[in-house]
Amino acid sequence: MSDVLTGAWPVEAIRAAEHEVMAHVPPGALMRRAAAGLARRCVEVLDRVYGTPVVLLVGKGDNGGDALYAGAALARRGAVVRAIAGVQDERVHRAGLTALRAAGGRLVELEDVRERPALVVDGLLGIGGRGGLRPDSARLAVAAEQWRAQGSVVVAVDLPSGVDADTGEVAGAAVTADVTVAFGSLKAGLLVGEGAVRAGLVEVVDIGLSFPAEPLARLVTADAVARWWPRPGPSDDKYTRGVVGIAAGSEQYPGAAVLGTGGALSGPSGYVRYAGAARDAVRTAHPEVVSATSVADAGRVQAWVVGSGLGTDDEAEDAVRQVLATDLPVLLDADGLTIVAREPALVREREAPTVLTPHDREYARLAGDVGPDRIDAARRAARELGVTVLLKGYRTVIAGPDDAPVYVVKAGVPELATAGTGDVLSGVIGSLLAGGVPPAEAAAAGAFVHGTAGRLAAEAGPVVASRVLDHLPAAVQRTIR
Ligand SMILES: NC(=O)C1=CN([C@@H]2O[C@H](COP(=O)(O)OP(=O)(O)OC[C@H]3O[C@@H](n4cnc5c(N)ncnc54)[C@H](O)[C@@H]3O)[C@@H](O)[C@H]2O)[C@@H](O)CC1
Ligand SMILES: [K+]
Repeated sequence: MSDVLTGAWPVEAIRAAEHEVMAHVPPGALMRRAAAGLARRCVEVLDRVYGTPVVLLVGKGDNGGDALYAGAALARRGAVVRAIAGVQDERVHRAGLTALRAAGGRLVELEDVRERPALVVDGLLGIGGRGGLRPDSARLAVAAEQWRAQGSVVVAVDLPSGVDADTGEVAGAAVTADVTVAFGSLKAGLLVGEGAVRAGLVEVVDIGLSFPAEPLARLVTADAVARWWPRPGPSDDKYTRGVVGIAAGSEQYPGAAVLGTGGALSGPSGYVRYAGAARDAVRTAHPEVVSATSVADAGRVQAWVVGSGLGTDDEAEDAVRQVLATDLPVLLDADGLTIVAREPALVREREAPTVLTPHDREYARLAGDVGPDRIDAARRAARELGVTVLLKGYRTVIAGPDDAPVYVVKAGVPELATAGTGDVLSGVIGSLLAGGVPPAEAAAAGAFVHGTAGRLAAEAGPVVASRVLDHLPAAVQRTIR
């Protein structure tokens, strides 16, 4: 898969890439490429084009120009195309409007639209937008929302108007799209935060931009996960494939231990050890797991998973300290995060990789409010603590302590927000760490197969953590085959 389909570059880099190409192509060529891709996608979402009412929402920038040219293409195929300006004085893209008119389309007022459009094309604001929509545009976003509620399909041009391209922040009114056609590359704001929710299905139209520097974010694909996932060779044994230790769960919370070890059993390591007070429950659920009552007695491992269901008393703190004192990769979750929030030096001073997997409330204890910029939040905490942060959410964001692009995983479903799924996730990531996968890739691969398992579970019925566990082997199989 080409880089521009999975990498999200910041607006600044997109502008630079655009200038670079513009120097070598005739004027307007880029916009024509963009509009052609947009029109193609619009045709796909319509049952038929001829006679179909289409409304274009048009701002005063090039985003509106794209919409007008695509609208002209639809009008030439017989669609009844009406453009509404989101700015006063009809100051919209001139050549685009001329093209629309020549094809039989018209510029009208919102009040003149009598028939509900089958398709609404949102060209109010693209990467030139700042802040929430201004009132004239916001009024049209509301109209689009009402039409959408009645069955119209909304296609956003480059990004849903009102969404911040680099962060996904929505400050005020914004458009909600069914499909977003992004030009040149993805934008981070289409992948994370509120923007990901507003964007619907995202499709990239390659208009020939190329980027000299690394992207801000990379979307994790099954192909990438398959590349990272270790496979056993003929000379491997259960030890060389990596041994993962799970120090989670307690008498009171045996579930965390069962789910964590279960997750680890679907990873690539050859051996899963359990250390803690939930031995009996683990043995009953997973006879292949070897168990001990404490970290000290667990035997050798190549990576630890610690924290969930441990509680935060002295005994729990001891377990966390012992694990963090090793020179092994460690995944820290749940109660482990609470303990580290009290004493960040526990992770900051480690040399070996540490992966933290907070949800928003856990994050707040570690590094303050997540805020609207989730990529920046993950990066900030990763840098401050010198760890890899996997920030859970509708889209999972993974940032390392360096400046490498963050990974975004969109494999999951909202139903995964249920008790115990995080334990499954921590187990599978721990197994990848024990198998020698670097921390950011281990976290990304684990989140991808976990999200896929969640989707399979949701297709089968209500999602609970043990059913996510049941679907994990199939999710791994279909991802890495
Ligand atoms: N980057 C590229 O390579 C290409 C970009 N194209 C299109 O060009 C777009 C960018 O065009 P522009 O730079 O003209 O910018 P936009 O079309 O995004 O709009 C910027 C205009 O909107 C106004 N504005 C800013 N914030 C506003 C707000 N909150 N509410 C209402 N109005 C606001 C500004 O005054 C500015 O004039 C892209 O999103 C894309 O659709 C394509 O035509 C093809 C190539
Ligand atoms: K738009």
